[in-house]
Amino acid sequence: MKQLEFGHVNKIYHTGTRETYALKDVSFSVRQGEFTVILGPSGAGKSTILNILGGIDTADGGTVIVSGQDITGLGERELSRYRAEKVGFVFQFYNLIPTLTVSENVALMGELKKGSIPAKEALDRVGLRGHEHKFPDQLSGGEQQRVSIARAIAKNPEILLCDEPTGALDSETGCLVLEQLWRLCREDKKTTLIVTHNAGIAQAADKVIYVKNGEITDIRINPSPLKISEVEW
Ligand SMILES: Nc1ncnc2c1ncn2[C@@H]1O[C@H](COP(=O)(O)OP(=O)(O)OP(=O)(O)O)[C@@H](O)[C@H]1O
Repeated sequence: MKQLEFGHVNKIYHTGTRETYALKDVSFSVRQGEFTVILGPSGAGKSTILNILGGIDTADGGTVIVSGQDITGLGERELSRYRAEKVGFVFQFYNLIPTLTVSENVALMGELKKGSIPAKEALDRVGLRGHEHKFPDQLSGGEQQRVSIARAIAKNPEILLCDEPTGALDSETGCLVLEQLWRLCREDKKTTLIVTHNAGIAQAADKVIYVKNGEITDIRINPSPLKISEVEW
């Protein structure tokens, strides 16, 4: 089943008198449970794709269909509900609230939605049992990113959107974080899209979307994605 469909999407940013065509006629689809990686140089339009899919930004043309719902015409309130109910986000800079404990940071997200996963269980999933009562600054960068993954999965979202989740981590820790996301996708059949500069992960992806200058240059379906343990980083 197709879970995400981007159909002929355009996005233009206006800065003063300048227009930037961030996306030009971008079309692709993602099936339920697929692990998709978006690759491309800086400024290619990768984050713009994720932001539109996540309802943080809106398209200027085309259609964006998520689980059968066209989100292009939604108003602010409906978009807010869409984000709260369907989308889990993981960003480069973990965006944890420094004055809340690890457990509180995760639990906060669960409050947005019925059917959420308890913070303790979400933290267990990312191997952070025993860290519940610490504050974010008492954790390493990799651990903080795992808290932000736990926070995203606590909502039990339909789709998981990850924008440079390893961008602030050393390569070894970054690989561990990617492995965690890959496992979540495989075990929970959660549709996952990752923007990353770590091209190695493409070997474990079901689909790789290459973007350049706001356009898709290639979409490769991987008939036999590797297990993470088999990837050469
Ligand atoms: N809010 C904005 N206002 C104006 N221009 C923007 C805005 N957001 C993005 N852009 C422009 O749109 C283009 C695509 O940006 P985007 O952030 O999607 O690229 P990216 O592929 O994610 O890049 P990077 O890998 O550096 O994060 C760029 O030219 C960028 O400068």
